[in-house]
Amino acid sequence: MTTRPLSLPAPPERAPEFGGDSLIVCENLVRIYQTGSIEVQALQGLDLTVDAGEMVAVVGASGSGKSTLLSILAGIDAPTAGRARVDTWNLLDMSRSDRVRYRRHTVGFVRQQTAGNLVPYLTARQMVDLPMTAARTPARARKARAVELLDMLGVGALADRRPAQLSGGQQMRVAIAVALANRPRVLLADEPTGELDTTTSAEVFGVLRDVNRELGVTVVVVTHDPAVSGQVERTVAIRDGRTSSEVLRRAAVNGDGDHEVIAEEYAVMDRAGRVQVPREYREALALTRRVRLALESDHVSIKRDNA
Ligand SMILES: Nc1ncnc2c1ncn2[C@@H]1O[C@H](COP(=O)(O)OP(=O)(O)OP(=O)(O)O)[C@@H](O)[C@H]1O
Repeated sequence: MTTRPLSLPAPPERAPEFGGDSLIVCENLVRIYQTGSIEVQALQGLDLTVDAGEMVAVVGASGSGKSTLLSILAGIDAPTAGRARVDTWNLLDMSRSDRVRYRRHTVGFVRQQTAGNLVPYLTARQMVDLPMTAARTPARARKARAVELLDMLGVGALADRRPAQLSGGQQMRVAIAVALANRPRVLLADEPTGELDTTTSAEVFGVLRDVNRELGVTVVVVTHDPAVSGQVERTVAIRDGRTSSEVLRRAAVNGDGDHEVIAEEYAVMDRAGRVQVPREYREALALTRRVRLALESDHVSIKRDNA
């Protein structure tokens, strides 16, 4: 039974819109894949908001829906139901030409397979030029932008090389330059460090952070690598096609005057008020199907049902 103390704060007259000012808003997002008679629910009501300028890591077990989420945000795949907005674009209601414009100008996408991002017979400079030519950018501006981006990403001296003449890390840097060519507001990266060794992976991740901080591009990066996810201020964990928890990290100064990073884990509550209680907590207190929920002055408690 829910107990209600008398001194409850009055609820606001109108609840604020979910994800109001955020750049990316996914609400109750569903993606069902149908293969013959088999139906796979890759996303099962996922909620996510990302503010402009944020860098967010998305983590989760294999098959949890991370790539599906990124493909939807990239405009490559379309959701089955729910709400997904990026900037001013409603991803559930886009014409073909909207989708082309969205993919060309609003989001940049970097795939997991480094080689899959690049054209084997083009040089780095030509590849960065390609999306700008599609966007009808004048030649002089294209040239300047390609030089600027390749320099910023540390591959300026390799501008005339083809992918086969570049290492995995260099290929990934070029792929990021290509993704940023048309100045998108959002950069999406699906396991960008998955095929790289630890040192190269840390360097590429450093590049993504620079892109976020120096260019102000909002970055969403899917990763399996805890060393990578541990370096961003916010990590979102997906389980079974839903956002299950978030870790927020902030810098603080401890009692000895040393700087340290404090990481705090939060459960994610959906609009209907559903929260997933972690298995360790359930097992520790033998919480089973029915629990006692009580509203206290500043928190809600969940207790074992002793009835
Ligand atoms: N095109 C598709 N057709 C059918 N099922 C699909 C398709 N794409 C993904 N799935 C299924 O949807 C679920 C989520 O897949 P997804 O690739 O999004 O997971 P993931 O978290 O990115 O996994 P991984 O870390 O292994 O890349 C899986 O069960 C997968 O088999």
